[in-house]
Amino acid sequence: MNIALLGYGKMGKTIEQIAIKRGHNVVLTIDKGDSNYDITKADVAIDFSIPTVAFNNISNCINNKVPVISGTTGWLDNYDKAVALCKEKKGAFIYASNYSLGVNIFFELNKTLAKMMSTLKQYNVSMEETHHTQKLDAPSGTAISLANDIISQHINYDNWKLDGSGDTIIPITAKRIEDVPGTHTVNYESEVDSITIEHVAHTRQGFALGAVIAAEWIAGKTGVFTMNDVLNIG
Ligand SMILES: NC(=O)C1=CN([C@@H]2O[C@H](COP(=O)(O)OP(=O)(O)OC[C@H]3O[C@@H](n4cnc5c(N)ncnc54)[C@H](OP(=O)(O)O)[C@@H]3O)[C@@H](O)[C@H]2O)C=CC1
Ligand SMILES: O=C(O)C1=N[C@H](C(=O)O)C[C@H](O)C1
Repeated sequence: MNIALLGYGKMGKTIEQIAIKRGHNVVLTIDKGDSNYDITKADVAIDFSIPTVAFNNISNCINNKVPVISGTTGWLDNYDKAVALCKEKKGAFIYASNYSLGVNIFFELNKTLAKMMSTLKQYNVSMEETHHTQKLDAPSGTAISLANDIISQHINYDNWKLDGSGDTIIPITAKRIEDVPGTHTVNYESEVDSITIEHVAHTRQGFALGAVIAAEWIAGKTGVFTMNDVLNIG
């Protein structure tokens, strides 16, 4: 496949290595300041850019009938608009807050645990995410997905808040430490014990491989999909 990389930073460069190893061609790499490029020379575009430009990048692909995989976080206020555009133009689009296989299994574990904990009023949930110091958004997209999944399964919680608290609020703490690729923890605390589940990314390779697999999967399809469709889980 001919792949366009929208965002050629830490993730874009990691994705390029994996895409080439899997026999693909990277025909376009776009960074800040690159404009007037021809996206139609790509069979699929992979967007790992920055929150303020992700929606424009995605719209441009959809308007030009190029299937697009987006991993950029922090732009979800415009997610519904991207979905509507994709349906209107009969395009193909996947957004995932986290493309790694391990995190997508962790998402399922988190939902199952939340459902089990829903009847146990003595436990309070809290979350923590830790990432490298260059990260622009907080909390991470993955933390938001985890919190929303808890809310969907647990009767006590109806919202999440960064550094917040409240009876029905899931508090999220975001830490920034140099070179950390991404760690997510969900903790249930009672007076007598704690239950903690955690996913630790050791490198960015897992995110990048998942994004390339999603790009391979979407070829020839139209619609709005998730990683559950790609991995056939959930
Ligand atoms: N879903 C997932 O699995 C994962 C998601 N992410 C998310 O992916 C995004 C990128 O992460 P990462 O690679 O670490 O970040 P980087 O900052 O390393 O890369 C972002 C790149 O986007 C470029 N950029 C700026 N403006 C534009 C533009 N208009 N069009 C295209 N590219 C542009 C930046 O260029 P310049 O430096 O010149 O400004 C930079 O090279 C983040 O939102 C992050 O949260 C990260 C890992 C996994
Ligand atoms: O910015 C990052 O690096 C990461 N961002 C994603 C997020 O916000 O959840 C995924 C991963 O944790 C790495």
